Amino acid sequence: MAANVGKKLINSKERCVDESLEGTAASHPGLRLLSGHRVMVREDVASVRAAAKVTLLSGGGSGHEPAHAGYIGSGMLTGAIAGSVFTSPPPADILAAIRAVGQGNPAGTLLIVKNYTGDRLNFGMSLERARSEGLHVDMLVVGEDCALTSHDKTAGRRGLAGTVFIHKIAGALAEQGRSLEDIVKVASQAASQMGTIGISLSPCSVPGSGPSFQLQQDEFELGLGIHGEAGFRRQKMTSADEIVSAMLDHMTNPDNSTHLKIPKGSRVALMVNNLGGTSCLELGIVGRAAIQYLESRGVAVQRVYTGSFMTSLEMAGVSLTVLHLDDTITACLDADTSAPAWPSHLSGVDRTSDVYIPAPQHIQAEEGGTPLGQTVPTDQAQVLEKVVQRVCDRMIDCEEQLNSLDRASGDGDCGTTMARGAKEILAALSHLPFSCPHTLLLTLAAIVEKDMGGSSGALYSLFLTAAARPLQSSTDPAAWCAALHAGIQAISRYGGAEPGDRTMLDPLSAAHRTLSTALSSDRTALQALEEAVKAAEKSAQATASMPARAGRASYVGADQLTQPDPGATAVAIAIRATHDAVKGN
Ligand SMILES: Nc1ncnc2c1ncn2[C@@H]1O[C@H](COP(=O)(O)OP(=O)(O)O)[C@@H](O)[C@H]1O
Ligand SMILES: O=C(CO)COP(=O)(O)O
Ligand SMILES: [Mg+2]
Ligand SMILES: [Mn+2]
Repeated sequence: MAANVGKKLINSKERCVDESLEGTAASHPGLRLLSGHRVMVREDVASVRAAAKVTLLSGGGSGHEPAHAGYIGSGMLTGAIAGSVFTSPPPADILAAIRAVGQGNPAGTLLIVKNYTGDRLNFGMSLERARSEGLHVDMLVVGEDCALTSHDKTAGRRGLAGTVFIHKIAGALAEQGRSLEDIVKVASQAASQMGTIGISLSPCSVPGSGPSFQLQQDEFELGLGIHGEAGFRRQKMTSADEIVSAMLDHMTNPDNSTHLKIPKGSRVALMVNNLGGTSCLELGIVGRAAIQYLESRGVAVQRVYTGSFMTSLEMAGVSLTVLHLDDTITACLDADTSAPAWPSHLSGVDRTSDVYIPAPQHIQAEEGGTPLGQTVPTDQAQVLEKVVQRVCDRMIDCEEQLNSLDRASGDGDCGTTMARGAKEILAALSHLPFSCPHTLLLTLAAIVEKDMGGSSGALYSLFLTAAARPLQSSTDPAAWCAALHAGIQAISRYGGAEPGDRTMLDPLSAAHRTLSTALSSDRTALQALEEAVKAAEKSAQATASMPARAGRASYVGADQLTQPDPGATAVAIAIRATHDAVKGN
């Protein structure tokens, strides 16, 4: 294990992203933060908006620096949204960014999103909101990972360092004044003509947590993503040349369903990306090996970009991206940009100590108030308050347990994301409308949507919003059961998973089935809930031996998935906490 894993120059795990953004804004004259949001924009965003050129946003979890804020500047992004480490940003920040670059701009805004469930859902929800405010917005999802040998039953190809090429290409086209539709067309075509493959020599660690995985001193791992999630193969350490050959052989292997064809005579750009902890000396050696490999196969390597473009915290390792070139794409790569992290030079502009500018407000009339649903008597409202409190307390207690399960199957942030949501709910506890379950669930959805982020934040927000509806006209046990069903349907509709795919849907649907059977027999509500707890716990436990077909666990081989799914475990803990609070334990 690398000696520096877990040891970090931070002040607190909660504020590390904010402080890093403030440092980035303070050191680059062209960048400002929107006050109240983890959103970086061009300092001249108001004039960019008024210029009626397409504006570009990207973003995602932090830990990939200089992505994405480093790509802000003329000829690249107009702004970037930063989530917590390895956690997709919540819709409130994404929407603030869309308003900041899109209000009053008829040319529209393009969201360039890496293909992760959390990012697709959170950016997708924000896009829908922005459209309902009359803004012209489109989204391009980039997934160019060549590691996966089959991606039929997974969350799809991951977006990796090649996404930066798309920022550059779309940015150059926007600068030329091309339409949103044109930019989407050219940039999507370019995205389909590139591939990335990564290797690691050491794990990384999320601030405050242990290493994402263990790798022996004499091993490297092939085909991993940028969140410390496992790759598909481990091999004995060997020379840089042999490792680069293994990477490019896999990238071009026709037996691999995500391979990139690079026939003789191709013209390509190559990106040699440091995953965080690789020395510049090694990057040079890797670049040399990759160029030799490609040229020996009759490929013209016309542009090479070497450096830290899309990192995975302190991970030692590299990714190689190959992008097919034509004259249009080459011109886009060569066009000027002032973005600090693109390898070109910014001419002398004095830096400033102002890092924040005001975020624009929602300019439309406020939405109508939420229609009031049926209310419940005080004793029931008190039970609801106990339930909310107990569930939140348990989520906070279980942060490390859930993170540890997520390190085994995903990126290690599930517990922190759940605890973040729980803390925000507890902070609002005394103002929550417990006497009206319908409004209560909508209010919880709004809290979760503002601060949680990640796949879990988006999925719980969808769940709570949908679950509120059946409680508008009734609050009896059958209505709660219908609410659970409506929530499950919403997660499945937008997240694309079904029960049996090894997700939070498994215990939720087991609980729902048990609850509805028990309620239609002669059981009391508490007895029904007791049975639902057992069914949810059994189902969550059973995910340990299931292959994953959704979320980032779907990238991990079934033989490596030996522990229960973190999201499913969280559901079982929440249902048990609900039961205990109702019972008065
Ligand atoms: N498409 C999906 N549908 C339902 N649940 C999902 C889906 N994708 C992921 N999950 C659940 O989310 C959990 C991971 O949550 P989180 O760590 O917040 O996600 P990520 O870090 O991948 O954004 C998984 O354990 C799984 O239960
Ligand atoms: O860093 C990330 C993608 O930008 C992590 O996204 P998730 O919320 O899907 O884990
Ligand atoms: Mg995450
Ligand atoms: Mn996760």
